[in-house]
Amino acid sequence: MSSKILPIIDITDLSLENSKKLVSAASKYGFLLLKNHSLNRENGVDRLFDLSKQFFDLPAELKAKYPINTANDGYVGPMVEDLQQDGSGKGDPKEAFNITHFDLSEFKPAQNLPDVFEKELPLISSCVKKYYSVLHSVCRMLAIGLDVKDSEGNPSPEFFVDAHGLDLKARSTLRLIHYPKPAEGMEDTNQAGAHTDYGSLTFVLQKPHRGLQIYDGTEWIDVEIPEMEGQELLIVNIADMLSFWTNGYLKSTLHRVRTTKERYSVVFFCQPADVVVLEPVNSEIIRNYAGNYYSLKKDGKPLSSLEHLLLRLDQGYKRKSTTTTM
Ligand SMILES: O=C(O)CCC(=O)C(=O)O
Ligand SMILES: [Fe+2]
Repeated sequence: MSSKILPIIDITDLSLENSKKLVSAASKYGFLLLKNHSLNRENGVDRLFDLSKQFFDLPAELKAKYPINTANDGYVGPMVEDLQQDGSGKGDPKEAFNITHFDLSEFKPAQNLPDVFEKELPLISSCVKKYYSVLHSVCRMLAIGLDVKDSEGNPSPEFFVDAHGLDLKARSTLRLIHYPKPAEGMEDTNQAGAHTDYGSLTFVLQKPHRGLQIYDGTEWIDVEIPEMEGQELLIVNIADMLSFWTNGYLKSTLHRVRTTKERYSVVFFCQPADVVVLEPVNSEIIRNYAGNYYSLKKDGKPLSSLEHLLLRLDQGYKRKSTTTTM
Protein backbone atom coordinates (compact mmCIF):
# COMPACT_ATOMS: atom_id res chain seq x y z
CA MET A 1 0.00 0.00 0.00
CA SER A 2 1.41 3.39 -0.95
CA SER A 3 1.10 6.39 1.29
CA LYS A 4 0.89 10.04 0.45
CA ILE A 5 1.45 13.40 2.09
CA LEU A 6 -1.22 15.64 0.64
CA PRO A 7 -0.58 19.32 -0.24
CA ILE A 8 -0.42 21.50 2.90
CA ILE A 9 -2.27 24.81 2.59
CA ASP A 10 -2.09 27.82 4.94
CA ILE A 11 -5.69 28.76 5.78
CA THR A 12 -4.73 32.28 6.87
CA ASP A 13 -3.46 33.31 3.42
CA LEU A 14 -6.41 34.22 1.18
CA SER A 15 -4.25 35.57 -1.65
CA LEU A 16 -5.06 34.61 -5.24
CA GLU A 17 -1.87 32.56 -5.46
CA ASN A 18 -2.62 30.53 -2.32
CA SER A 19 -6.30 30.17 -3.27
CA LYS A 20 -5.24 28.71 -6.61
CA LYS A 21 -2.98 26.26 -4.75
CA LEU A 22 -5.96 25.10 -2.71
CA VAL A 23 -8.15 24.78 -5.82
CA SER A 24 -5.42 22.81 -7.57
CA ALA A 25 -5.16 20.30 -4.67
CA ALA A 26 -8.96 20.05 -4.52
CA SER A 27 -9.06 19.41 -8.26
CA LYS A 28 -6.19 16.90 -8.34
CA TYR A 29 -6.78 14.87 -5.17
CA GLY A 30 -10.04 16.08 -3.61
CA PHE A 31 -8.11 15.91 -0.31
CA LEU A 32 -5.65 18.34 1.27
CA LEU A 33 -4.20 19.35 4.65
CA LEU A 34 -4.74 22.72 6.32
CA LYS A 35 -2.27 24.43 8.60
CA ASN A 36 -2.82 27.45 10.90
CA HIS A 37 -6.48 26.60 11.46
CA SER A 38 -8.02 27.23 14.88
CA LEU A 39 -9.10 23.67 15.59
CA ASN A 40 -6.10 22.89 17.72
CA ARG A 41 -5.47 21.50 21.15
CA GLU A 42 -5.34 24.86 22.92
CA ASN A 43 -8.78 25.71 21.63
CA GLY A 44 -10.40 22.73 23.27
CA VAL A 45 -10.86 20.53 20.25
CA ASP A 46 -8.90 17.77 22.00
CA ARG A 47 -11.66 17.76 24.62
CA LEU A 48 -14.04 16.52 21.91
CA PHE A 49 -11.96 13.33 21.77
CA ASP A 50 -12.36 12.98 25.57
CA LEU A 51 -16.13 13.43 25.32
CA SER A 52 -16.21 10.94 22.48
CA LYS A 53 -14.40 8.30 24.55
CA GLN A 54 -16.66 8.99 27.57
CA PHE A 55 -19.76 8.49 25.44
CA PHE A 56 -18.63 5.40 23.55
CA ASP A 57 -17.49 3.79 26.84
CA LEU A 58 -21.11 3.89 28.09
CA PRO A 59 -23.10 0.63 28.16
CA ALA A 60 -24.77 -0.22 24.84
CA GLU A 61 -28.28 0.19 26.30
CA LEU A 62 -27.57 3.80 27.32
CA LYS A 63 -26.18 4.70 23.90
CA ALA A 64 -29.19 3.06 22.27
CA LYS A 65 -31.48 5.63 23.96
CA TYR A 66 -30.48 8.16 21.29
CA PRO A 67 -30.92 6.24 18.03
CA ILE A 68 -30.13 7.92 14.71
CA ASN A 69 -33.32 9.34 13.19
CA THR A 70 -34.49 10.94 9.96
CA ALA A 71 -33.32 14.33 11.24
CA ASN A 72 -29.84 12.71 11.05
CA ASP A 73 -29.01 13.20 14.73
CA GLY A 74 -28.12 10.66 17.40
CA TYR A 75 -26.25 7.41 17.85
CA VAL A 76 -25.30 5.02 15.05
CA GLY A 77 -24.44 1.59 16.45
CA PRO A 78 -22.04 -0.97 14.92
CA MET A 79 -23.30 -2.37 11.58
CA VAL A 80 -26.21 0.13 11.45
CA GLU A 81 -24.72 2.25 8.67
CA ASP A 82 -23.16 0.97 5.47
CA LEU A 83 -21.03 3.59 3.78
CA GLN A 84 -19.89 1.19 1.04
CA GLN A 85 -21.39 3.06 -1.88
CA ASP A 86 -21.30 0.28 -4.50
CA GLY A 87 -23.75 -1.79 -2.46
CA SER A 88 -21.27 -4.61 -1.75
CA GLY A 89 -20.90 -3.82 1.98
CA LYS A 90 -22.40 -5.65 4.94
CA GLY A 91 -22.40 -2.70 7.34
CA ASP A 92 -19.64 -0.67 9.03
CA PRO A 93 -18.31 -1.96 12.40
CA LYS A 94 -17.74 1.63 13.57
CA GLU A 95 -20.07 3.51 15.93
CA ALA A 96 -20.82 7.23 15.70
CA PHE A 97 -22.76 10.06 17.31
CA ASN A 98 -24.15 12.93 15.20
CA ILE A 99 -24.74 16.42 16.58
CA THR A 100 -26.49 18.71 14.11
CA HIS A 101 -29.02 21.46 13.29
CA PHE A 102 -26.95 24.34 14.60
CA ASP A 103 -28.34 27.83 14.76
CA LEU A 104 -25.77 30.06 13.11
CA SER A 105 -25.58 32.72 15.82
CA GLU A 106 -25.04 30.67 18.99
CA PHE A 107 -24.08 27.38 17.27
CA LYS A 108 -26.36 25.41 19.57
CA PRO A 109 -27.62 22.08 18.23
CA ALA A 110 -31.37 21.35 18.21
CA GLN A 111 -31.59 17.85 19.64
CA ASN A 112 -31.94 15.88 22.81
CA LEU A 113 -28.36 15.11 23.91
CA PRO A 114 -26.95 12.57 26.38
CA ASP A 115 -25.55 14.11 29.60
CA VAL A 116 -21.93 13.64 28.46
CA PHE A 117 -22.55 16.15 25.66
CA GLU A 118 -25.29 18.27 27.26
CA LYS A 119 -23.03 19.41 30.08
CA GLU A 120 -20.33 20.40 27.59
CA LEU A 121 -22.56 22.37 25.24
CA PRO A 122 -20.49 25.59 25.51
CA LEU A 123 -17.41 23.63 24.39
CA ILE A 124 -19.30 21.99 21.52
CA SER A 125 -20.74 25.32 20.36
CA SER A 126 -17.37 27.04 20.52
CA CYS A 127 -15.79 24.25 18.45
CA VAL A 128 -18.60 24.36 15.88
CA LYS A 129 -18.14 28.13 15.63
CA LYS A 130 -14.47 27.50 14.80
CA TYR A 131 -15.42 24.86 12.22
CA TYR A 132 -17.65 27.47 10.58
CA SER A 133 -14.82 29.96 10.53
CA VAL A 134 -12.57 27.41 8.78
CA LEU A 135 -15.44 26.55 6.41
CA HIS A 136 -15.84 30.22 5.50
CA SER A 137 -12.14 30.69 4.82
CA VAL A 138 -12.01 27.60 2.59
CA CYS A 139 -15.20 28.76 0.81
CA ARG A 140 -13.64 32.17 0.13
CA MET A 141 -10.42 30.62 -1.16
CA LEU A 142 -12.38 28.33 -3.47
CA ALA A 143 -14.44 31.22 -4.87
CA ILE A 144 -11.29 33.34 -5.34
CA GLY A 145 -9.29 30.48 -6.88
CA LEU A 146 -12.15 29.54 -9.23
CA ASP A 147 -12.93 33.20 -9.96
CA VAL A 148 -16.65 32.72 -9.30
CA LYS A 149 -18.82 35.55 -10.62
CA ASP A 150 -22.34 36.69 -9.76
CA SER A 151 -25.08 36.87 -12.41
CA GLU A 152 -23.86 40.34 -13.49
CA GLY A 153 -20.33 39.11 -13.99
CA ASN A 154 -18.87 40.71 -10.83
CA PRO A 155 -16.47 38.73 -8.61
CA SER A 156 -18.43 36.81 -5.98
CA PRO A 157 -15.98 35.70 -3.25
CA GLU A 158 -18.88 35.13 -0.82
CA PHE A 159 -20.78 32.76 -3.15
CA PHE A 160 -20.06 29.53 -1.24
CA VAL A 161 -20.16 31.24 2.19
CA ASP A 162 -23.66 32.58 1.47
CA ALA A 163 -24.84 29.17 0.28
CA HIS A 164 -24.07 27.78 3.75
CA GLY A 165 -25.80 30.52 5.70
CA LEU A 166 -29.46 30.52 4.69
CA ASP A 167 -31.00 27.95 7.04
CA LEU A 168 -32.28 28.76 10.51
CA LYS A 169 -30.94 25.40 11.67
CA ALA A 170 -27.97 24.34 9.56
CA ARG A 171 -27.57 20.66 8.75
CA SER A 172 -23.79 20.69 9.01
CA THR A 173 -22.97 17.85 11.37
CA LEU A 174 -20.34 17.24 14.03
CA ARG A 175 -19.79 13.48 14.06
CA LEU A 176 -17.76 11.67 16.70
CA ILE A 177 -16.67 8.25 15.47
CA HIS A 178 -15.23 5.26 17.31
CA TYR A 179 -13.59 2.40 15.46
CA PRO A 180 -13.16 -0.57 17.82
CA LYS A 181 -10.01 -2.64 17.31
CA PRO A 182 -10.96 -5.09 14.56
CA ALA A 183 -11.41 -8.73 15.56
CA GLU A 184 -8.54 -11.04 14.64
CA GLY A 185 -8.46 -11.74 10.93
CA MET A 186 -10.60 -8.65 10.19
CA GLU A 187 -7.73 -6.12 10.00
CA ASP A 188 -7.89 -5.98 6.22
CA THR A 189 -11.57 -5.17 6.01
CA ASN A 190 -13.30 -1.80 5.88
CA GLN A 191 -14.36 -0.28 9.17
CA ALA A 192 -16.00 2.46 7.12
CA GLY A 193 -16.91 1.36 3.60
CA ALA A 194 -15.67 3.12 0.45
CA HIS A 195 -17.72 6.24 -0.23
CA THR A 196 -17.72 9.87 -1.22
CA ASP A 197 -19.09 12.41 1.28
CA TYR A 198 -22.52 13.92 0.76
CA GLY A 199 -22.14 17.62 1.62
CA SER A 200 -19.78 20.37 0.45
CA LEU A 201 -16.62 19.96 2.55
CA THR A 202 -15.54 17.56 5.30
CA PHE A 203 -12.96 18.24 8.04
CA VAL A 204 -11.31 15.27 9.76
CA LEU A 205 -9.16 15.00 12.91
CA GLN A 206 -8.11 11.52 13.94
CA LYS A 207 -6.38 9.65 16.77
CA PRO A 208 -4.02 7.99 16.20
CA HIS A 209 -3.00 9.24 12.78
CA ARG A 210 -3.80 6.22 10.69
CA GLY A 211 -6.66 4.58 8.95
CA LEU A 212 -8.04 6.97 6.36
CA GLN A 213 -7.37 5.80 2.81
CA ILE A 214 -8.18 7.47 -0.50
CA TYR A 215 -8.62 5.95 -3.96
CA ASP A 216 -6.59 7.59 -6.71
CA GLY A 217 -8.39 5.81 -9.56
CA THR A 218 -5.93 2.91 -9.54
CA GLU A 219 -5.07 2.04 -5.97
CA TRP A 220 -5.85 2.77 -2.32
CA ILE A 221 -3.43 5.15 -0.64
CA ASP A 222 -2.86 5.76 3.09
CA VAL A 223 -3.29 9.41 4.03
CA GLU A 224 -0.16 10.30 5.94
CA ILE A 225 -0.14 13.28 8.30
CA PRO A 226 3.31 14.80 8.89
CA GLU A 227 4.10 16.13 12.36
CA MET A 228 4.13 19.92 12.43
CA GLU A 229 5.49 21.78 15.44
CA GLY A 230 2.71 22.54 17.87
CA GLN A 231 -0.15 22.04 15.46
CA GLU A 232 -2.23 19.26 14.11
CA LEU A 233 -2.98 19.45 10.41
CA LEU A 234 -6.64 19.33 9.50
CA ILE A 235 -7.66 16.93 6.74
CA VAL A 236 -10.11 18.56 4.32
CA ASN A 237 -11.97 16.76 1.61
CA ILE A 238 -14.20 17.93 -1.17
CA ALA A 239 -17.61 16.28 -1.00
CA ASP A 240 -20.31 15.68 -3.63
CA MET A 241 -21.94 19.09 -3.63
CA LEU A 242 -18.78 21.02 -4.45
CA SER A 243 -18.19 18.51 -7.19
CA PHE A 244 -21.69 19.16 -8.62
CA TRP A 245 -21.13 22.92 -8.29
CA THR A 246 -17.97 22.61 -10.39
CA ASN A 247 -19.08 19.99 -12.94
CA GLY A 248 -16.60 17.56 -11.40
CA TYR A 249 -13.61 19.94 -11.56
CA LEU A 250 -13.26 19.63 -7.79
CA LYS A 251 -13.04 15.92 -6.93
CA SER A 252 -15.30 14.17 -4.48
CA THR A 253 -12.84 11.35 -3.90
CA LEU A 254 -13.70 7.82 -2.82
CA HIS A 255 -12.29 7.06 0.63
CA ARG A 256 -12.59 4.44 3.37
CA VAL A 257 -11.24 3.61 6.82
CA ARG A 258 -9.10 0.59 7.63
CA THR A 259 -7.35 0.42 10.95
CA THR A 260 -5.55 -2.28 12.87
CA LYS A 261 -5.94 -0.40 16.18
CA GLU A 262 -8.78 1.19 18.06
CA ARG A 263 -9.29 4.63 16.54
CA TYR A 264 -11.30 7.80 17.16
CA SER A 265 -12.08 10.55 14.69
CA VAL A 266 -13.85 13.88 15.00
CA VAL A 267 -15.43 14.78 11.68
CA PHE A 268 -17.32 17.91 10.65
CA PHE A 269 -19.55 17.57 7.59
CA CYS A 270 -20.41 20.94 6.03
CA GLN A 271 -23.79 21.13 4.44
CA PRO A 272 -25.09 23.95 2.22
CA ALA A 273 -28.59 25.30 2.89
CA ASP A 274 -31.51 23.03 1.95
CA VAL A 275 -32.73 25.10 -1.00
CA VAL A 276 -29.37 25.53 -2.73
CA VAL A 277 -29.52 24.12 -6.27
CA LEU A 278 -26.56 21.97 -7.27
CA GLU A 279 -25.76 23.43 -10.65
CA PRO A 280 -22.38 24.63 -11.96
CA VAL A 281 -21.26 28.03 -10.70
CA ASN A 282 -20.57 31.02 -12.93
CA SER A 283 -16.84 30.55 -13.56
CA GLU A 284 -14.81 30.59 -16.75
CA ILE A 285 -12.64 27.77 -15.38
CA ILE A 286 -15.70 25.56 -14.89
CA ARG A 287 -17.23 26.48 -18.27
CA ASN A 288 -13.97 25.49 -19.96
CA TYR A 289 -13.77 22.20 -18.08
CA ALA A 290 -15.21 19.26 -20.00
CA GLY A 291 -16.57 17.46 -16.96
CA ASN A 292 -19.40 15.02 -16.77
CA TYR A 293 -19.92 14.58 -13.06
CA TYR A 294 -22.91 16.86 -13.02
CA SER A 295 -25.55 14.34 -13.98
CA LEU A 296 -27.79 13.77 -10.98
CA LYS A 297 -31.20 15.12 -11.82
CA LYS A 298 -34.78 14.65 -10.77
CA ASP A 299 -37.56 15.30 -13.29
CA GLY A 300 -34.96 16.85 -15.60
CA LYS A 301 -33.94 19.41 -12.95
CA PRO A 302 -30.75 19.56 -10.89
CA LEU A 303 -31.12 18.33 -7.32
CA SER A 304 -31.29 20.66 -4.35
CA SER A 305 -28.82 20.27 -1.52
CA LEU A 306 -31.50 18.68 0.71
CA GLU A 307 -32.63 16.24 -2.01
CA HIS A 308 -29.09 15.02 -2.53
CA LEU A 309 -28.47 14.66 1.20
CA LEU A 310 -31.63 12.61 1.76
CA LEU A 311 -30.84 10.39 -1.20
CA ARG A 312 -27.39 9.55 0.17
CA LEU A 313 -28.58 9.12 3.77
CA ASP A 314 -31.26 6.68 2.57
CA GLN A 315 -28.56 4.68 0.76
CA GLY A 316 -26.27 4.64 3.81
CA TYR A 317 -28.99 3.40 6.15
CA LYS A 318 -30.63 1.19 3.48
CA ARG A 319 -33.92 3.05 3.97
CA LYS A 320 -36.69 3.46 1.48
CA SER A 321 -37.08 7.06 0.37
CA THR A 322 -37.73 9.20 3.45
CA THR A 323 -38.36 12.81 4.16
CA THR A 324 -36.58 14.47 7.02
CA THR A 325 -38.28 15.18 10.32
CA MET A 326 -36.41 18.47 10.57
O1 LIG B 1 -13.10 8.52 10.41
C1 LIG B 1 -12.58 9.04 9.43
O2 LIG B 1 -11.39 9.32 9.37
C2 LIG B 1 -13.41 9.39 8.20
C3 LIG B 1 -14.79 8.82 8.23
C4 LIG B 1 -15.55 9.13 6.98
O3 LIG B 1 -15.03 9.12 5.90
C5 LIG B 1 -16.98 9.49 7.07
O4 LIG B 1 -17.58 9.28 8.14
O5 LIG B 1 -17.52 10.00 6.08
FE1 LIG C 1 -16.28 10.15 4.48
